[in-house]
Amino acid sequence: MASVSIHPSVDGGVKPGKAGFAGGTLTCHCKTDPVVVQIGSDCLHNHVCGCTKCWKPAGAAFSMVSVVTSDNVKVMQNGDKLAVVDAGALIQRHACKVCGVHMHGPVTRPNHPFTGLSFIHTELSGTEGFAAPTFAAFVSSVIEGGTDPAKMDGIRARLSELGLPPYDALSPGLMDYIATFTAKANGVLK
Ligand SMILES: N[C@@H](CCC(=O)N[C@@H](CS)C(=O)NCC(=O)O)C(=O)O
Ligand SMILES: [Zn+2]
Ligand SMILES: [Zn+2]
Repeated sequence: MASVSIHPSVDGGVKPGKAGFAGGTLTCHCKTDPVVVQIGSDCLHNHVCGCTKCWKPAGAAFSMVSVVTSDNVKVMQNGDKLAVVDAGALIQRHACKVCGVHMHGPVTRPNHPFTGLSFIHTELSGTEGFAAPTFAAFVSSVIEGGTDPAKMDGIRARLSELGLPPYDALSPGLMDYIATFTAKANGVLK
């Protein structure tokens, strides 16, 4: 089963983060003048994502993505190389125009449960210690990315084996958080 590749950061087993980790710098893949982004905290909700929009390293079926509050994201070097991938998307993914790596993705849409958070890829950090992924989101979406549907049983089994329970949207905890936000916004819940 280990032959099913999910993402290079988890294929050898999920590495635990370091307690009290205070952040680090993310660097794009450019050999010269890389984009450098400083993250001033540990990440939250780290997970692997099967959707077609999240950045994946070459050959990976899944992305590894997490969030920090946007005030903890600072572009330190070569920010002029960044461009927003899809201005209409909820997540404003800022990618390096040269190597294609997504460096940070703030959510700025008013009144959204994720407003004020930025999506990041902690594998771009030279320092290990960011909190480890704990679940797999948008698993069925890997089919939209070209994965053979016949491989889904094996993929879900491997994710479970790695301790990354597979979900076809976000985790139940996050789905409940979003639904609670919506119910409160609609006045259904206090
Ligand atoms: N099936 C779609 C799912 C895309 C999707 O909804 N992605 C989730 C997880 S990252 C999301 O929250 N997207 C918001 C966005 O892309 O801005 C795909 O694979 O493209
Ligand atoms: Zn780059
Ligand atoms: Zn995604």
